[in-house]
Amino acid sequence: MTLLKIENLNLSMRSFEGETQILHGIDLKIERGEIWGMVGETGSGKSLTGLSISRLIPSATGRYLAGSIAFEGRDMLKASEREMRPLRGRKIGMIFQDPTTNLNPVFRIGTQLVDVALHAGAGDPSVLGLEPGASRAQRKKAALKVAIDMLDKVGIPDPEKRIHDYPHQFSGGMRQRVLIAMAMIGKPDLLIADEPTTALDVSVQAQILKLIHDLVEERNIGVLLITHNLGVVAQICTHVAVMYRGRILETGPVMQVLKKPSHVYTQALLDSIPTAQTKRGELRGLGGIMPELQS
Ligand SMILES: Nc1ncnc2c1ncn2[C@@H]1O[C@H](COP(=O)(O)OP(=O)(O)OP(=O)(O)O)[C@@H](O)[C@H]1O
Repeated sequence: MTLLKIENLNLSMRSFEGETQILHGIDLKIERGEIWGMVGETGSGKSLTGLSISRLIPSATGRYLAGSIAFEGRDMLKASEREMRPLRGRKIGMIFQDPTTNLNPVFRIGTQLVDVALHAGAGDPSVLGLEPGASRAQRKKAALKVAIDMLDKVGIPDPEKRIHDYPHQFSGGMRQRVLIAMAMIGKPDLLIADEPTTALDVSVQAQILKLIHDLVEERNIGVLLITHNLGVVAQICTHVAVMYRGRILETGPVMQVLKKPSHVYTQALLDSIPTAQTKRGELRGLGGIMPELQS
């Protein structure tokens, strides 16, 4: 069964200026083992597409006008909040750009990871490696082990000690690893990563991307990677979707789209990447201005 199938998704957002349609007829299909890159300029609707998948847009601000988002065959737009809760953060893991805003500064890393593991284990005891009916003490012990193992997996050295540290005691790259650990603890089938490496320097970025790639290989999950960076897409994605003004212009296997883009906008995005051969003053912009969505 297809892991994620978005069909004809139309979303409007409300602001002081009124209601504006932001997403127009989004179609996207992600299978297990695929890493989809979603690229496009600022404001093209990438993040709102990602947030829609876990229905994280509050109904007071966003309204789904039409379409469906089927996760393992189940339409998430029709699911109740109660049905959504176990999916969000468990079946669907999420990583966002800035690790500082997603970790609570006043709690130790271990406490935060154990909480997530216990929460995931409450719905599915196998996450903790336990049978249903395990005692509270057994669950706590198992959650701690899962937290340490996961930190080890994402490359945090000395995890038994580091779980006692607070977020500010970690570097930016290490905090992002902690967030990946947090997203992976519930053994999600789909990982949505919104600019997960933008705030990091290039070598740390490469390590984080390799980590995501290895997790896909190992667990056969699907990934939606939202990014501005076509270099990142070329590095780890199997497929790419190009967004512009709330629409998907072009989708396909990554090499096909990057080598032979069928849309002039994709070509312009590719042309705007500096290369080692780019001379000073030669960098090309996309031309024109990003049109206002509120029209
Ligand atoms: N809460 C909101 N209320 C009204 N409009 C919003 C809201 N959030 C986002 N928008 C609008 O929706 C459009 C798409 O936003 P979105 O964040 O999905 O873009 P993006 O492609 O992810 O951009 P970026 O790359 O900068 O993160 C933008 O024009 C934005 O102004």
